[in-house]
Amino acid sequence: MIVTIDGVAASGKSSVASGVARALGVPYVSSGLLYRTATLLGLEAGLHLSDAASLLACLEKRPLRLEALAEGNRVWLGDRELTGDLHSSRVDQGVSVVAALPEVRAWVDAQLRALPEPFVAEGRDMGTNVFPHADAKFYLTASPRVRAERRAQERPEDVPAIEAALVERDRRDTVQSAPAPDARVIDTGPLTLDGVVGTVLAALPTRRA
Ligand SMILES: Nc1ncnc2c1ncn2[C@@H]1O[C@H](COP(=O)(O)OP(=O)(O)OP(=O)(O)O)[C@@H](O)[C@H]1O
Ligand SMILES: Nc1ccn([C@H]2C[C@H](O)[C@@H](COP(=O)(O)O)O2)c(=O)n1
Repeated sequence: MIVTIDGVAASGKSSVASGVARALGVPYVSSGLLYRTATLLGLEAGLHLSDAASLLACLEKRPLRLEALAEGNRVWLGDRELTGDLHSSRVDQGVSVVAALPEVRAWVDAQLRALPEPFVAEGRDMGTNVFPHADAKFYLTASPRVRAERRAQERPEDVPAIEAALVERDRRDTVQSAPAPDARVIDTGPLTLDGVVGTVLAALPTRRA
């Protein structure tokens, strides 16, 4: 069984995917972390982030491993854990450029499609492009202000600055971020996190994993 959870930036995709995965007793996988990994490695190697051939060569020769657990995803480069470095502002700023490269998208998609079922997959194009035959698809939204207010609980930045950055990320992600025609769209604005997880679980075709 594959459940896809897509949505706009900071709409709750990873939190909801983790909650749903824990309830089902299956892993969840964050596709965004793979784009972030490609960005971090490109930056560390001093590459131009739009140089797809060099980025891909760099990714393919490195011992990368995505540890997809229900509680959270971790990324390893050999014995070095990259997870903590994947949400830095330099990765935030560069990741949209990397995610726009078709070669990198194909690399990420291949990693995801190699995963054994069952799992919950979250990102932007899980239901449209990567797993069009998923058993259930969801797309999360919330206004930029609501999302910024949630993020402000985690970061020492003010709400207007976070909101402006989110609007810019939404703009850059527009091409790959759209609900699948058969996705259920959930406005998470008026809901708690548990409320969104419950809405997803209640909408699953069956509760098997
Ligand atoms: N329904 C909700 N009610 C309240 N807070 C929420 C809700 N959903 C998510 N949050 C909070 O909003 C923040 C962003 O959630 P999360 O990181 O899961 O979003 P995301 O879509 O995965 O983000 P990104 O696009 O940056 O990867 C977190 O602090 C999370 O706890
Ligand atoms: N399936 C995906 C997942 C992510 N992206 C892009 C969008 C963001 O710019 C970046 C990081 O994602 P996040 O960790 O914030 O969810 O990767 C994408 O294009 N497709």
